[in-house]
Amino acid sequence: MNKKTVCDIDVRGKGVLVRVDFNVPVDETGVITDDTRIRAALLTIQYLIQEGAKVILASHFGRPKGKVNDKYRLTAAGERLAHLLGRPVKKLDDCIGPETEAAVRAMQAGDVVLLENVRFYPEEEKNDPEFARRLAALAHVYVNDAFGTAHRAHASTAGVAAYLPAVAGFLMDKEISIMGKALAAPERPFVAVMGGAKVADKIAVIDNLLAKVDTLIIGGGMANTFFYALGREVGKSLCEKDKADTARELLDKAKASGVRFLLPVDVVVAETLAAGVPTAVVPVDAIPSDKAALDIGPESIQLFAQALKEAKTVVWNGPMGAFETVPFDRGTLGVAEAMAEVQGVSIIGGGDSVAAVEKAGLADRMTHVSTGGGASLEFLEGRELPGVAALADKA
Ligand SMILES: Nc1ncnc2c1ncn2[C@@H]1O[C@H](COP(=O)(O)OP(=O)(O)O)[C@@H](O)[C@H]1O
Ligand SMILES: O=C(OP(=O)(O)O)[C@H](O)COP(=O)(O)O
Repeated sequence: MNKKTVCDIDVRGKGVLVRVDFNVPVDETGVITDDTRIRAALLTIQYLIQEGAKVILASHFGRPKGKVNDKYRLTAAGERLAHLLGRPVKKLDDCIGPETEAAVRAMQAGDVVLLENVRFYPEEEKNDPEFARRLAALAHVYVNDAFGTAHRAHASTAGVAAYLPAVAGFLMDKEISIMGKALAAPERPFVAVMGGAKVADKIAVIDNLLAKVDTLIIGGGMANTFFYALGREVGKSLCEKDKADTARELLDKAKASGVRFLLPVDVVVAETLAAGVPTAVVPVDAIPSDKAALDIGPESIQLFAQALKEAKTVVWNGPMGAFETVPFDRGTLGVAEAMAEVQGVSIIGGGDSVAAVEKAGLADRMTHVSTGGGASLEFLEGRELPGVAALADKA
C-alpha cells in the first residue's frame, strides 16, 4: 500500500485518534456474537500502547441515524476490548464535548479510551467539517484502522484527516495489501457471491463487478429484489422494490457482457422470522404472498456449490439467509462449506458473513477473512476507498 502507516510516524506521548470498526454482530440482548473486528484491531492498539501513545478509539455501531440510542452504545465493545487487551478501557458517554475533552486531557501515556458511537451525531455521516474538526481536536495524530468502514466518506473515516497527520493502522494496511495481491490479476473463473440485507447499498456495486467477474451469484435478501424485478411474487420478503429498475438493467447488462448471473432456484419460506416456526421449501416462482423467503433452498445450494467448485477465485459478502435464526442458516452454511473446498483463492468479508463462517468453524479454511463486506466489494470494483484516499502518501 502506498500510504504511510502507524510505523512511519512518532506517536510517543501523543494523543492518537484511532478509527476502528467495532460494528460487531450482537444478539437480541446486545451480547456480541462475533468479535473478529475487535480482535483485528488489537495489533494497532497494542503497538500504540507500547509506544506510549494515548489511544483514543472512535467507531460507529449500527445505524442509529444521527440520534442517541441506548441500543447502539459501544459499552459491550469496550468491555470486550478490555478483556482482550487485559487492561482497562475507559468507555466515554460521548465522542465530542467538554466531558470528552476533559477525559482525554486526563489520559496518561498507554491509556485507552473508547469514544461513544460517532453515528449518534448526524454530522458523522454528512462528513461535516466542524464535527471532524472537533474529533480531530482530541488528538495529535489520526490512524485509520477501520477497513470495514473505509468505503464511507464520513467525518471519522475521512474528514478528520484534513486536520491531523493521517496514517493507516496495521489492519488497514494488511487488508489492502492482501486484497490488492489477490485481486490484481485474479485466476479465472472469478466468482463473486453476494447476499445479505444491505441491498440498496450493495446493488450499486454490481454494475462495476460485471466487468471483473465471470460469474455473479446472488442469494440472501439481495435475491428478492431480483425476483421482484422479474415480476415474481415476493410476499413478505425483504425486498427493495424501488431498486427493481436497477436490478433489471443489471440482468440485461450481465447477459450482454456474457457474465453468468446465478439467482436461487428455490427458497425456504416462513410466516415470520423466528426459531422453530413452520417452514417450507418452494420454487422461486411460488413464494406465497403471506410468507417471506428467509433462506436459499437445497437446490440453490447445489447450484451455487457447483459454480464454486469450478472457480479459481471467489469473493463472498452477504449471508444467503437470515442465518442467525435456525433453520435459516442452512444456505449460508452450505455455501460456506463450498467456499472451504475452493481450489484457489477464497475471500470472505463482512461483519455478519464472517460471523457465519466463524460459527461454522470454517474461517481458517478461507484464504482471507476480511473485516470488510461493502468495503471489499468496492475495493473489488476498483474504486479508491475514501478512508484510504484521505491518508498520507508514502514519501
Ligand atoms: N432472505 C433474508 N431475509 C432477511 N434477512 C436476511 C436474508 N438474507 C440475509 N439476511 C440478513 O442479512 C444480514 C447481513 O447482511 P449484510 O450486513 O449485508 O452482511 P455483512 O455484514 O456480512 O456485510 C444478516 O443479519 C442476515 O440475517
Ligand atoms: O458492517 C459494515 O459493513 P458490512 O456489513 O458491509 O460488512 C461496516 O461496519 C459499515 O457499516 P455501514 O454499512 O452501516 O456503513
